[in-house]
Amino acid sequence: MNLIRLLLRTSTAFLSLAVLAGILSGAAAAGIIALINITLSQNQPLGTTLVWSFVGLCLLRLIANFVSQVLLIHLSQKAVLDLRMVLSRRILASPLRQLEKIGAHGLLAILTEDIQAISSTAFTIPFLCINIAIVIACLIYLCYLSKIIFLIGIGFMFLGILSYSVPMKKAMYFFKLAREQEDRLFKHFRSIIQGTKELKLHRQRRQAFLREDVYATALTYRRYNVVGMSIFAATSSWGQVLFFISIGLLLFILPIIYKIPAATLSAYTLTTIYLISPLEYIMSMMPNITKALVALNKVESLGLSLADEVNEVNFNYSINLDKEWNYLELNNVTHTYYQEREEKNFILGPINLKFQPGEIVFIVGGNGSGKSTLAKLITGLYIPETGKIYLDNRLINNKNIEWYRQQFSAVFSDFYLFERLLGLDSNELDIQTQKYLVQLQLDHKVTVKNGVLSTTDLSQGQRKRLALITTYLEDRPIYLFDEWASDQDPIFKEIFYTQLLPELKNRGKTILVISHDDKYFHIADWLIKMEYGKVKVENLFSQKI
Ligand SMILES: Nc1ncnc2c1ncn2[C@@H]1O[C@H](COP(=O)(O)OP(=O)(O)OP(=O)(O)O)[C@@H](O)[C@H]1O
Repeated sequence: MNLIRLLLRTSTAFLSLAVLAGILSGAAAAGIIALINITLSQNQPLGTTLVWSFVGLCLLRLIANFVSQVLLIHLSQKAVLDLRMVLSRRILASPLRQLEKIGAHGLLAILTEDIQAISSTAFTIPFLCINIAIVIACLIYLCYLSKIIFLIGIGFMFLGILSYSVPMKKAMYFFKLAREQEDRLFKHFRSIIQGTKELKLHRQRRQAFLREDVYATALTYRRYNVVGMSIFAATSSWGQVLFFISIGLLLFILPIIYKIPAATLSAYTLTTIYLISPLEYIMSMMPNITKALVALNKVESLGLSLADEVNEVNFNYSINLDKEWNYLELNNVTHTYYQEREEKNFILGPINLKFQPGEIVFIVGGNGSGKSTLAKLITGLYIPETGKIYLDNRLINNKNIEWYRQQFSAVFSDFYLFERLLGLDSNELDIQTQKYLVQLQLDHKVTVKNGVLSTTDLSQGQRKRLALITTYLEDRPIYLFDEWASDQDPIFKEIFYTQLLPELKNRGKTILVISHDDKYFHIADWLIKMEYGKVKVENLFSQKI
């Protein structure tokens, strides 16, 4: 049903037209069968009217079939396009914390495997519809031939559906288990990519990883899939047997207890045999449809429902950045990481802080004390569990959080560098970028043309400098650097703390710097010291200020 809803959302008019053409095509097929039956039962050559009817029906079948298939192919292709876009938008619109919980491997499995499973089924839905239309048209014809035999046939059909639905649920259960294993498999694939060096350098580690993780998971995945598919194979064989039993009953038993004209009997048999092919097609599609449903359920269970289109949030405020602001306040803000495998949850806060324009603020503290988490809360990437954030007297809530995030330029410790300077449309973008490339001593390595960087294949320190350039170009009121200087050489570290930060401050920017470089703490106007999620020391340099 979800699959149909997806197609319906793509274009109701298109789908209605396609289904209409499909029904016409099915009706034409049933009409052709009926004509053949009539001719066979008359035992004499076709009259002119019947010949023309036959030709007409063949033409109708040809055209309607073609129109229906083309329409449905367009529709399913558009559904796949929409699916890819909706899912990408949906992921980007989801809260960061939710995405972190799903994990990179989980998102990758959705974006590749689930989309593939849903798309490949969407491609076959057109042909499925046409085959269903043929079956319905043939059933109507059978009903017209003899109501009693039709009722018996329908009885068998229900028996078939009933005996199909129970194993189908079981098969779905195994496909679900296989899908869970797929997530684990993607986690291992990610380890292969990210842990290549560690795996190459240690033979035993590599062998253990391949044997105990990759192979074991792939094996379990295969086992669940084989069981699921086998259940379908058994059910579809049973369906075929049921079909032939019904034909046998019709041919050998029914005529004994109920008088059926020979013409009706042969028409019935012919039509029933004609039904084998579309019914087989429908049954062969069941495993794919079930897998697509499992994929859809998985996507929706992760809170990435595809049912509604995601629209870009319309700002309540002008998109122009607030150049003039007075304060940013965190009022009793908290965040908790619920850690299932650990005894205690990590609780950050309650945090009470107030930032003003043109300040340099250092956030310092030991590993795991909560600095990056605090940074995600300040920048609006995490929504506070409790407490409030105000920018001037504006309370930050769901309606303006998107606007609020646009006030920040940040380089996080796990930053990502785009090869194009996306979303920056200044006429002098190349000139400005070139100027910063010179200032950050990257001009001998990187050039820029039409906003495209010549390369991002650089050392980690150089890549961080490129990320810094992006923030310069964004030119937003508040800057955040999460251990930016940790990969810089001593000379550039010095330049960063003693030249670049004061320059930004002189431009009226507020700069939040997460740092372990105590040698440069004196640069800060004030300092936040984190310990186990709490702000321990504030205004360390109060005497200086
Ligand atoms: N994605 C996450 N899921 C669950 N818990 C997390 C996650 N990220 C961090 N934590 C927990 O939150 C605590 C604080 O992490 P955070 O990254 O904020 O520390 P930090 O001060 O920035 O550390 P570092 O100096 O090592 O970067 C950690 O001790 C960890 O237990």
